[in-house]
Amino acid sequence: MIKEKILIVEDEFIVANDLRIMLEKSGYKVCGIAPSVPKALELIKTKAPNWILLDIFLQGDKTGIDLAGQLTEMDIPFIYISANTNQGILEAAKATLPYGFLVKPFREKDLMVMLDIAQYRHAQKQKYTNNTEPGLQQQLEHIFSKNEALAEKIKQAGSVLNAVLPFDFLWISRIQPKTSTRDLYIQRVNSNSFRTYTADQLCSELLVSSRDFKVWNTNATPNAGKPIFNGYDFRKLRMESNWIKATSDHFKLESALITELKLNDETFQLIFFSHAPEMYTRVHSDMSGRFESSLKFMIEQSIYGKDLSTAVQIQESPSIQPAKIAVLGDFNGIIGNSRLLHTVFEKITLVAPDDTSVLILGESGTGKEKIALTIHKLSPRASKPLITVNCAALPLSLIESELFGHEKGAFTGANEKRIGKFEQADGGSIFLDEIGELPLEAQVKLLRVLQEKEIERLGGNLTKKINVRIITATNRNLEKEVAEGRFRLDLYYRLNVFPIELPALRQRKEDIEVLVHHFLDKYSKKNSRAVTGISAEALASLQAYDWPGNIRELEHLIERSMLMANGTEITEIDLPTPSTSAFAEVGDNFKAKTMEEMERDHIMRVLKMCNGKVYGPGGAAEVLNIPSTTLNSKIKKLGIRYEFVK
Ligand SMILES: Nc1ncnc2c1ncn2[C@@H]1O[C@H](COP(=O)(O)OP(=O)(O)OP(=O)(O)O)[C@@H](O)[C@H]1O
Repeated sequence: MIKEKILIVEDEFIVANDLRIMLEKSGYKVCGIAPSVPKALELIKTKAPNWILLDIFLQGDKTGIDLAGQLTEMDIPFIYISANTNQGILEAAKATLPYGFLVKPFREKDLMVMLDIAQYRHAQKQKYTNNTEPGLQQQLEHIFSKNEALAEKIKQAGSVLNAVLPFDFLWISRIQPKTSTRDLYIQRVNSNSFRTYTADQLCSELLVSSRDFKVWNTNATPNAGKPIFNGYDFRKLRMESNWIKATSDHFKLESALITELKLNDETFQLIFFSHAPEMYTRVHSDMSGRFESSLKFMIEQSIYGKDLSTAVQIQESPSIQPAKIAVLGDFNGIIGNSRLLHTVFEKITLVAPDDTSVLILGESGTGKEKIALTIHKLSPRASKPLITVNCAALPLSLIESELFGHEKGAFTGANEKRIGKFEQADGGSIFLDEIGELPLEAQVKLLRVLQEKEIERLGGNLTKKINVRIITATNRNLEKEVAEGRFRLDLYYRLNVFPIELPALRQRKEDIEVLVHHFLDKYSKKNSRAVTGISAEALASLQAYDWPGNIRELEHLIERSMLMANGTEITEIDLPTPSTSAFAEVGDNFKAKTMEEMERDHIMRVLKMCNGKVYGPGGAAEVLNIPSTTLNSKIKKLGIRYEFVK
């Protein structure tokens, strides 16, 4: 392992010095210790560290979290070291995309493992960046040399650009000089179809008068300061610009990546928007930097380019193809055509061919297992087994022997040698469902498998090398589990190399119709029932329902309704009614509640609906449309406890 140059940003001298000794003992070079953000910036300039160990609370009024944004800009990877595991702080720190988080006090071993993991994750990210670099410039040159209408060429350029820098909406504008601009807007309508807008067309699409638009547009370009706007940052960005607010409301955009570039004497700003709430990461901002010359070329051609023809025949652009996603809404047996699901398909396509560990996050019944199966099927390991283990279904005492196997006589009752699931999966993949339920002792062993790529059977003293790709899933908020000490932070970082967030069904109701037809088809074949359709009313009632049980609930409901149907069509659906107890206060016994009581009840109800999930997609903060930090402080203030909402 290459031992790199590390800068320690820590205000407690003793801690910093201990760190320095530990690092140097292991062969790292410590190039400085900074107690504050300004000092850190000075040392970064003079010493050019490869890595930074970053404390959160420092001397002066700037915190490590403030510095993190600048580190991302400078492309310097960092790991937090902090005594604070308060969930709000963890969340803010996580939003800065660190490569690791070490909780004080820690042992020397923990530090080394964390550095090792961080380097591994960093190398993985680099690999993706390099893998996806595909002669973008050549593709663009080919497109713009065609004898076609400019708008069509822009759409094709949008398509090839989207394959390396995904977006659902792209806004390119000249921000310097600020005289009349010829802005460019490209919308991704579905997987491989793009649409361009002129400013006037966009105004009429958004129902904005062109006078308002002009007023907005002159101060619309946000003073970005940083490239990535996810979650709370995106909500702030929307507030800064009426234009961004109107556009993101209309096109349901939830995150953005901003990049600026100079072309001759002019400065252009490109804003990539996505429907997914946490779409953009450092990989994308790095990518926008590396593709600068292609982006410049695209701007030059599309803003100043000539319209060569009006006779248009859209052609597939050669070699770079965006993820192969069927427009009909079936991606390797995963049914759905919503934008949120398309983002998931893209991520699957990107990660499947590799050995990277994948963490699938989503509520129960959203299809996590199906996603795991698809990743395996699309990987080079497809001909080898995919072994599934539900960590929640195993009794504590059996979990380790189930996963790692045991020798004969390893414990009372172990009458035979047992081959564990990891060994069974050798050469293939293992899917660990409900990973959040894995007991701490088994977590240590799993970490070892990830690091050393070897297992040891219980009661045996021989280790065995194995080659297994690990896919995990959980419906729990793993950061919360980490904050509360139930899940190891180092394991969390190791598993969370490539997270895929699966949206809940209520977030993508446009998928209900295709799913219903899929299940009608499935069960009419299976049960030889001639029920093949659904009435418009019945479908509308399904679309109005909230789906706490997601696709599994929908599937069961369709199967049941088919059995009850009289003719060839489902006309009635027996949807569960909402619990009336929640509304018990309405009626004769009505008692006026204070605003605080109302707020408390409402938050509890939403938290229950979200299975206790506070932040992220499908979390209570999103449903309530407030920042998760605000929700957390309300939860504290109103005395809402986790047990109340379980
Ligand atoms: N997009 C989809 N298209 C078709 N069927 C789906 C889709 N998503 C889920 N299903 C079906 O819904 C059911 C539940 O899916 P799955 O078991 O993958 O969910 P899960 O998220 O793993 O649930 P849990 O967290 O409870 O284990 C399965 O029968 C699966 O085949």
